[in-house]
Amino acid sequence: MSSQPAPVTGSTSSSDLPVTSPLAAHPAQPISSTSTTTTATEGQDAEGRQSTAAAPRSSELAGWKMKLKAALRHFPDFPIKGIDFVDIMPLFLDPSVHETLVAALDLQIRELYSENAPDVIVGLDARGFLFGPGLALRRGVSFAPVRKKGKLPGPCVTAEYQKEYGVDLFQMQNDAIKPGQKVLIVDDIIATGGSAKAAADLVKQLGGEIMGFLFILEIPGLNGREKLESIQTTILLEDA
Ligand SMILES: O=P(O)(O)OC[C@H]1O[C@H](OP(=O)(O)OP(=O)(O)O)[C@H](O)[C@@H]1O
Ligand SMILES: Nc1ncnc2[nH]cnc12
Repeated sequence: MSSQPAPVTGSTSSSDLPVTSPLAAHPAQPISSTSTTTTATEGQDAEGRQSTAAAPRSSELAGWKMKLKAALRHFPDFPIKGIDFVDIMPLFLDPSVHETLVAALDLQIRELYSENAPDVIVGLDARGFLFGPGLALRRGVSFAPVRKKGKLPGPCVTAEYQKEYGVDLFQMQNDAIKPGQKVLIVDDIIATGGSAKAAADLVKQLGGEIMGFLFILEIPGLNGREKLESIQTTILLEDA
């Protein structure tokens, strides 16, 4: 029998789901990392000014974020006393919510980086693996995993990190990133920022150019972003 307290849930009833599918609204269009076209970015005119067509996309993203936030659950005192554990697993239970998550992350990346798209999405063990590969596939770019030490075969780079509840070692395979590739690091949550900082250390060891970090949400009060210094950090649900 579970001794866990009942989670605090948001509203996740299927009646909250929009009629239109995010994928139907914005079908997957892989962005070629080698594209040399100089046409205006979506939502911008030839001079780079934001066109009125961008507004519906941003308001649509705001609606998607509210839907995603409503699906999260909180478990007090898990895995140890004093931790307010945010459970992201319901994001993947309902395919409509899952689809909205990947579409929202994709749209957020488009809005952040326009045509200067990342070549590689790096995802962190283990929850970054739940959506990183799908996001990379949707965008038509590589996915490269950061794994806990001892799980990856062959030559690897290693970085140590301190978490909200422990110390650990991360690794990447030496050929996961080619020198000069533009990398976006994704994970579900930033808490202390230790995991993300170690992932950035690994990407730098491999010669990758870090464009930024993208998280679904942030645990407040831990100042995780300070560890990431000047690297652009985006929290999808920050303003949801
Ligand atoms: O900002 P930080 O303090 O580093 O914490 C954030 C990290 O902690 C969690 O992973 P965890 O290490 O619990 O592993 P898991 O994904 O395998 O559950 C979470 O998924 C992030 O990766
Ligand atoms: N409070 C928290 N909830 C869920 N995952 C976490 N990872 C680190 N801190 C966390």
